[in-house]
Amino acid sequence: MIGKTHKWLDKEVDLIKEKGLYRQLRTISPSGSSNKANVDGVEYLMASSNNYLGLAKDRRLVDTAIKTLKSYGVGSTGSRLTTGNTNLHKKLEKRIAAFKNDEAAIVFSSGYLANIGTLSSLAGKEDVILSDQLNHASIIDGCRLSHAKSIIYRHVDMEDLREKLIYSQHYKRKFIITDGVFSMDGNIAPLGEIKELAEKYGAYIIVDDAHSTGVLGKNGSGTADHLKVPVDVTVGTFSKAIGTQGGFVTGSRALINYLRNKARSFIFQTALPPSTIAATLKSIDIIESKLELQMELQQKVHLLRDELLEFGFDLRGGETPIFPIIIGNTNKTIDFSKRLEKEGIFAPAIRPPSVPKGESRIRLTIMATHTERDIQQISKAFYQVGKELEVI
Ligand SMILES: Cc1ncc(COP(=O)(O)O)c(C=O)c1O
Repeated sequence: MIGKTHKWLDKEVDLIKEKGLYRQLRTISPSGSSNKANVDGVEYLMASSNNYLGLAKDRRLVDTAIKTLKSYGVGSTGSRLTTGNTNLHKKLEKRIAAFKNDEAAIVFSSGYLANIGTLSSLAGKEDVILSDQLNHASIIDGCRLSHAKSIIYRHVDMEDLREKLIYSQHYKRKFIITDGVFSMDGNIAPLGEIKELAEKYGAYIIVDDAHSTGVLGKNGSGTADHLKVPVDVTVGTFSKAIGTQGGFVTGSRALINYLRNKARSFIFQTALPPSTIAATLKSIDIIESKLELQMELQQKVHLLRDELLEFGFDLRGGETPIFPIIIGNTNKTIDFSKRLEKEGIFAPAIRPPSVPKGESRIRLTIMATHTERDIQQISKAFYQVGKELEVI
């Protein structure tokens, strides 16, 4: 059996431990409020969730999911192309296309699968993918699976992207891919400049809207709408502001038809359960009809940003609910997170490879449902721990 006689497994894990990168699971149990997290039996104020609009525990989504479970059952029983495609899946695809102002959409079982399915089927051996240095791991893996030449450009550095596009003119097709909002830094991609370069050098633009869907743009429709820059392909997930689960791609009808026939992570994956799909539809209804949710989120973002700046934190981004508190040293970041827990705040340490070496951090995020008191508790705790550990 692997493990008993093969000491290399333990040795590899020891190496990970030596670097301070050992990962362990924490267990979340139900808690009283959507702003709280019961972690390993202790209740904390949540300060690191992707549930930006607080919809993951919304009663209306839960009731919709329960009702759908009762009529459709628990599982979807098969791939979308065999027995798993319900009327709800079709409805969601229409809905998400309209939400994103695109012709058509395809729903995957996760954002990770949407990225690897899109990149691996769109780009091939004769093509090049130019990818921002801080793009999400699912984009990196999608580039690898595609067999295209992957070229990393420096984070949001348009001069570097220009140079790399000039050197890439001999490739058959060129794709530029970027997170819309960078998951660990919270800044927004410069889509306007990317679009100018893409037009000049003949490249397609793919945007991963995981952290902008529901957050930026009119009705939360995402980065392209926020910056008024149309793109060729949008990839996203329902697992952040939408509050449910699953991934999607939107674009032209031809693109979606192509992905339905080529994307292996679509073809060979069991479809999402209908209850999740129904809850997702409900969530989009709420987001589109209740603009206050987005406005509340923006208000909380500004409040937290002002407090953190006043306390002397050096902030990147600032327009989105993601606040990276860069500490650098990995062990110090772990200490920071543990100290926050003593103050009643849950915000785990983010370490390489999720972020570049030397840039370990606390990824502080805010939710529309956080109260002003919650925000004060969070910022005070960060100030106290920041002073103690000499981060500010
Ligand atoms: C930028 C980005 N893209 C894709 C994903 C993957 O989405 P999912 O969690 O639905 O697989 C994530 C989530 O972690 C993300 O942050």
